[in-house]
Amino acid sequence: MKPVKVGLLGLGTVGTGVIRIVEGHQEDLSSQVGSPIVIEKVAVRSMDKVRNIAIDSSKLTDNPLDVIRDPEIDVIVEVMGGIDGTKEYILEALERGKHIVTANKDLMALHGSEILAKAQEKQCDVFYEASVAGGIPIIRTLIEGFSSDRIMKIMGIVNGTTNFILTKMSQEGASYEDVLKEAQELGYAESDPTSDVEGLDAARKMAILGTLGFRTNVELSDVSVSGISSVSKEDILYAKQLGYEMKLLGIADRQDEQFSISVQPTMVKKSHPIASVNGVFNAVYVYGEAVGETMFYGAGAGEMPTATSVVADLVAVVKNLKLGVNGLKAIVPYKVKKLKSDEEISYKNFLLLHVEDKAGVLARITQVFAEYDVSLESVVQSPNEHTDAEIMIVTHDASQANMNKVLQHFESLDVIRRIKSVYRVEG
Ligand SMILES: NC(=O)C1=CN([C@@H]2O[C@H](COP(=O)(O)OP(=O)(O)OC[C@H]3O[C@@H](n4cnc5c(N)ncnc54)[C@H](OP(=O)(O)O)[C@@H]3O)[C@@H](O)[C@H]2O)C=CC1
Ligand SMILES: N[C@@H](CC=O)C(=O)O
Ligand code: NA
Repeated sequence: MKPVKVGLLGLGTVGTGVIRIVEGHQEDLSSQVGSPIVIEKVAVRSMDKVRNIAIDSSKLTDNPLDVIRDPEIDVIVEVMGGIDGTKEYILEALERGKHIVTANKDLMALHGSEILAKAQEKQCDVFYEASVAGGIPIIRTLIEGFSSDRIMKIMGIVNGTTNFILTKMSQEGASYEDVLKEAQELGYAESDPTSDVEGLDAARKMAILGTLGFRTNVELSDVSVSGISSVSKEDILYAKQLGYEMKLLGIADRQDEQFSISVQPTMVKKSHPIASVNGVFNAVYVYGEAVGETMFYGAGAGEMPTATSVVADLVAVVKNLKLGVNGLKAIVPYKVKKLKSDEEISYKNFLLLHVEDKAGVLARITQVFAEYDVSLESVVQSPNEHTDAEIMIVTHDASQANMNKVLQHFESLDVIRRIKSVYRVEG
């Protein structure tokens, strides 16, 4: 049996896991695909780096082109990250008829349509299961498992780093900075962790899920994004008091043919299954018109869970190679994109206000909500040690346009000292 030769771009957290699985599970893998799978060449940035995996140094190169241009190599596994240079490597590899497996959500969210079009032209596979929610097979689920349904809502904790941070802040009272450092040491965070904590990584993943779920070309600029860097321990505590958990949630919502898509810290009712997803775990809740509610759970980051998805994609490519059907499975979005306006986007909100502690304040505040047609679910006032009082308000579903008007009005309302926090509420 002629071995299938694989070129690996990157030998960091994920690349190391890929080698461990390909070597450790070789017997099982080759029995599934009918031939051995061999990692033939590996591109790294630094040849001298001490690695925590034994690798034959003759396989290493610091030039990705040595891997891509090797005529013996059938499949390129890209786990080095990056956008611009990496895109060129992948396009060249496809041009040369090589199949691609990638974990790179940055690239797929920004240039996925170009890459998939090139793959189709060249009859090559491009699989990217590890790019969203690490070890959870969610991309395969949306493409295959739900091919028969109309997806109406996708709600996900799709960033392990931020879920790890929020969980430790909530359960252990740990500091944001300390937990971020720990997430970096554990290999969960991106090389620039700003993309994790500011929500960009999750936004990229939601753009990919939205494209697959709604069959339209969701671009990164369609996703409204805010991250967790301004979430305080106090906010988390207040959320808990009211029966919510704070989560960085991606929400893609469709009504008829219009959709909205966002990533933001969200207070999730404790009774919702996604509220109990903790640590580096991710979960993706999918609501299909026919199937109803479903939810998928697993590790969203880290060496072995992520590598599991990468190697599963590799197996899929090799099976297709054997069947001679590569390049037939790309999902081409075909629907015209229609984004909801601020008037059409509607959800519950939580507000924490610092206000003057005197008679009539509450009435003036509720009057503003009434003026913009925002009705309230609950209002809780607690005096604190200063002259101010704190008011926690949860609204019923309100349009984003009306909520913006309320907040704008509050900026100039003399009894409000400070709008301390505003969060979306789910469940
Ligand atoms: N870590 C995770 O949990 C997850 C990561 N991903 C994605 O997987 C990809 C890899 O992530 P991760 O393994 O964490 O990243 P790491 O930073 O740990 O590893 C990157 C690897 O790529 C090599 N590399 C980087 N740039 C180049 C270059 N220009 N030429 C040659 N080699 C290069 C590095 O070399 P050297 O070792 O010499 O520095 C390193 O081996 C990213 O796209 C990431 O977003 C997806 C899901 C989960
Ligand atoms: N940095 C990412 C890694 C996986 O995509 C995360 O924390 O989820
Ligand atoms: Na996945």
